[in-house]
Amino acid sequence: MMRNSLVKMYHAMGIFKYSAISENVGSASNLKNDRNSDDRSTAAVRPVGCDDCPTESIATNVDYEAWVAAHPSALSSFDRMMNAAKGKKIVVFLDYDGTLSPIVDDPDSAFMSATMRSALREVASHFPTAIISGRSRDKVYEFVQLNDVCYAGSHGMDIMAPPRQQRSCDGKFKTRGVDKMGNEVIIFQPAQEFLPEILEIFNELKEVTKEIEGVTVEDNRFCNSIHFRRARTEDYGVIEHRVMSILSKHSNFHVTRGKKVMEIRPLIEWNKGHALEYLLETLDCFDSNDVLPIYIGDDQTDEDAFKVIRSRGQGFPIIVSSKPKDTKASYSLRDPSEVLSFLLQLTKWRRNSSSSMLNMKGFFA
Ligand SMILES: O=P(O)(O)OC[C@H]1O[C@H](O[C@H]2O[C@H](CO)[C@@H](O)[C@H](O)[C@H]2O)[C@H](O)[C@@H](O)[C@@H]1O
Repeated sequence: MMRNSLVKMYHAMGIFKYSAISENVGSASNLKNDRNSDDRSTAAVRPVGCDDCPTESIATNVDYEAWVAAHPSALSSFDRMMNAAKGKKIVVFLDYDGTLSPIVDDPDSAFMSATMRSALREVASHFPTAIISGRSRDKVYEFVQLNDVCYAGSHGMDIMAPPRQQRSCDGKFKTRGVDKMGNEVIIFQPAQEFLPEILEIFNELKEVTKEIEGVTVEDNRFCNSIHFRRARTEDYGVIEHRVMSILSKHSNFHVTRGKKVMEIRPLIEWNKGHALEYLLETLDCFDSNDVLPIYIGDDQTDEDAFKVIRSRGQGFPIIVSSKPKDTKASYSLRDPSEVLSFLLQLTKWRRNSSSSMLNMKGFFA
């Protein structure tokens, strides 16, 4: 009752906005805020410009409906979206965890369903398709196991793409290789020089967290993830403190946060948004007015890609969330099952339409 009155009052005052309360690295309380939510940006709904106002901890259906009005469902908006896409080259970008697979307690068990794999295979047979994940590139491939998809791991710091003409990124950070099908590929790794230190940090993180129950450290090749989903709440303070003390010894690194995970990453100007731009360029799609990127993701790191699509003025940034959250995405899907429905609709639409497309078959593995 009290809560509803407050929400109404904030709406009336025009100061109501969904805000990320634990987005930045800070005190142990940041981890505590993560406790009741999968999602760092939706743990609470707080009125902007009102730091002393009580935090709303439960986003109601009413809140969700208001949020969906601002970020319409990509399923119910599908026809409108595809009308705008007619005659354009659609390029599909997807995040992995929380988008293609549901969030689960054990990061090693975040398997993609066979139905999702088959839908993705279909999508990739019609549109250039790339997965941009925080995981290591090899790990995502292990989960997805599709060869017609392009993979970018470590939040875009490890990209395997076809050897097309690339303008802005000269030969720097690139090596030639072959994919699992034997096709020639270019591997782009802008954080190569940090690898020895990343490994050092991994070992240090393992050491300082080894006695904390429920904490695991994941090697994502160009970044390290410290998972605390299975840890006890009373240990959150010590986890944060130990991670930050390791970070303080490595000035070329910073911490970002995800869903009950902290990540130590090299301080370079490269994120999922840059990876999206790089891939569009690789696919010869960068400058074209005819190109329409669709990006589907659920986490804070996906926001960088949403921003890039917005700044291009063409394309569909779609957030996966069942709760209101602050986002640059224009559309929304509730969860991976809605992502699946969207991918199925996309394939169906493509089959029934005569839109132009790029045939990328055989380029990726
Ligand atoms: O960019 P993404 O593909 O979304 O990867 C982001 C992180 O996802 C994984 O962690 C998250 O999913 C796990 C499995 O559901 C879950 O247990 C964990 O709590 C989540 O944070 C992955 O393990 C991380 O390395 C990625 O950075």
